[in-house]
Amino acid sequence: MPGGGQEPGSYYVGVDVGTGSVRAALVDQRGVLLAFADQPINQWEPQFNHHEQSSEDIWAACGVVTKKVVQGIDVNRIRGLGFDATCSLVVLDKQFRPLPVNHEGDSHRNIIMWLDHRAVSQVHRINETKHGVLQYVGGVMSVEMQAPKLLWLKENLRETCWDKAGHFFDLPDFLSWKATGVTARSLCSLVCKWTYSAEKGWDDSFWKLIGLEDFVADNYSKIGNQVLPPGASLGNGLTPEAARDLGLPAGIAVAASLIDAHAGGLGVIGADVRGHGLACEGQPVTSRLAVICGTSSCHMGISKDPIFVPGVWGPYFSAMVPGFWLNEGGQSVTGKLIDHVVRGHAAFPELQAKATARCQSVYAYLNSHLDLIKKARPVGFLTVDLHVWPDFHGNRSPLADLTLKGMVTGLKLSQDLDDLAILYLATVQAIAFGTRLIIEALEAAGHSLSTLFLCGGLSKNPLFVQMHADITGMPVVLSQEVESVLVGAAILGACASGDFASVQEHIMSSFSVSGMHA
Ligand SMILES: Nc1ncnc2c1ncn2[C@@H]1O[C@H](COP(=O)(O)OP(=O)(O)O)[C@@H](O)[C@H]1O
Ligand SMILES: O=C(CO)[C@H](O)[C@H](O)COP(=O)(O)O
Repeated sequence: MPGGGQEPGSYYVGVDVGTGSVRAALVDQRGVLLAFADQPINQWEPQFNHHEQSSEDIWAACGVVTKKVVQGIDVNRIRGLGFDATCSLVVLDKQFRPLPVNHEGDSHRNIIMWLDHRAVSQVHRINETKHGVLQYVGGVMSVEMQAPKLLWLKENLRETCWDKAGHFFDLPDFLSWKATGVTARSLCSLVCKWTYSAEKGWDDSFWKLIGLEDFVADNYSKIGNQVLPPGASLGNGLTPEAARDLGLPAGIAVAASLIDAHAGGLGVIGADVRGHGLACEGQPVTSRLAVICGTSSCHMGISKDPIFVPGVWGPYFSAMVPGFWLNEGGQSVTGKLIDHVVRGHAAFPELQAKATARCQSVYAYLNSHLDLIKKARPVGFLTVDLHVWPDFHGNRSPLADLTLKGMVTGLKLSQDLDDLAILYLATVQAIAFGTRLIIEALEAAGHSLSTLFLCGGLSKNPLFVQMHADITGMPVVLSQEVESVLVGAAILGACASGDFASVQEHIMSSFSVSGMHA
C-alpha cells in the first residue's frame, strides 16, 4: 500500500470469510503481509442443495484469527480493520438475534449460503417478470442471489422466520455491523446481489412485482436504506464489545466491506507489472481480468462505460473499483468440484496414503504423478479420450443455466491412481475451458482483455494456473502476495483509517507480481 500520508509503522487488519474458512492478516502500510491465521468454519447441508452456516460461529472464528495475527505486536499501531466475505444471506430478528433459515427451526443455522440452490421456483418466477433490473445481472437472475432466497423464506418459513425478521444482511455487511453497530450496507453487496443501483437506488416496482412489497412499505429498513462505498469509515469504529471479541483496540476505523471476490479483484487488478514484458504493461487496467479461484471462480473485468454481457453479471457501477463498471463472470463450483471429483474416486484412499507418506498435499502428489505418467508428451495430451463437463452445480456464466449438470465421457473399468490423476487433470482443464468461454463472452460484448491475474486457494495449484494459461492463450500473472484477497480487505481498513485518500489510490499503485505462466 504505497503512497499516502500514513503514520510510520501503521498496521491494518484484513479479515476474509471464505466458504470453508475464515482468514485474517496483519498488513503494513506497504501492503506487506506480516502475519496470517485461518480457522475452518462449519457448513450444514440438511437436504440436497440447502447449504447453511451460522453467523455466531463465523464471528467466533473471526475472533480466533484476529487475536492470532496481532499476537506480540503493539496493538496501538493498528489503524484500521476491513472485512470481506462470501455473499451469503444472514437473517436476524428485530433484536439482532439469529433466526432459523431451515424447517428444523434451528436458529443457530441462520445463514443461507451463496451456493444454496433451494430457491429454484422463486428465481424462475423472478426471471419470467423480465423486469428491467435483470438487465444488470446479465439478463438472468441467479438462484445464488438474494431476491429469490428472500422470496423462499417468505413462502416457506413465514411464521418461524419471515414475520420475525428485522434484518437481512449480506455476510460482509453483517460483519461490519457486528464490529460497529452500524447497519449501513456496502454498495458492493447491494449492487451485486440485491438489485440496488448505484445511480438510482432501489427499484420499488421490482420488489412489488416479485411479491416482496414488504420492503418498499418500510422503506427498505430490513435490507438497507443507508448505503456506503467500500472502504468508507463506519460510525465510531470498533465498539468495545467487538474489540473484546476480536482482541483489537476499541475505536479503530472499520470499513464498509466487500464481497470476497471483489476484495480479491481489488487486491490484484492494480499489480505493478513493469519489467516483465507483459502485454498489459502500458495498456489500461481494463485489459486485465482478475480471476478469484476458491470454492468457486469469479471473473472480474472492469470498464469505463457499461458493457452488457449476456449471461455475465453486471454491469455494476463502482462495485469493485470506484468509478469503473464491473462485469462478473463466474463458475459456481471449481475448487469444490476438484475436491468432489478427487475425494469421490475409488483410488482416493491410496492417493491420500501416498501423499501423506511424502508429506505432500494430494494435489502436489497428483501433479507430480501426472508428470510421471505423461512420458515425453505434454501433460494436456493425457486427456485425449477423457472429457469433463464441469457444471455439476449448474452454469453461472455465460450460459446462466442452473439446471445444467456435470458429465464425464471416456470412462473405463479401471479405477487406479493413474485414472484418478487423469480425471483430475480433465476436471482442471474443463474449468479452464469454462474460463475461456467466459472470456469469449466478455470480448464479444466489448471487453478487450490481454492478461489474467489469478488469486485464491486454487491459484496455489501450478497445474490449475498452467492450464488456464494454455487453454485461454493468455499470460497468467500471480501476485507476490499469495493472500491477495486479504490484502484487499486490509486496503479497506487503510482507507477507513483515513491514512489513504481512496481505494483507487491503492489499486493503481500496489503490488508487484511473482509468477507468470504463458
Ligand atoms: N496448495 C493448494 N493446492 C491445490 N489446491 C489448493 C491449495 N490450497 C487450496 N486449494 C484449493 O482451493 C480451494 C479453496 O480455496 P479458498 O480460496 O481457500 O476457498 P474459499 O475462499 O472458498 O474458502 C479448495 O478447493 C482447495 O482444495
Ligand atoms: O458469488 C461470489 C462472488 O460474487 C462468490 O462465488 C462467493 O462469494 C463465494 O466465494 P468463494 O468461492 O471465494 O468462497
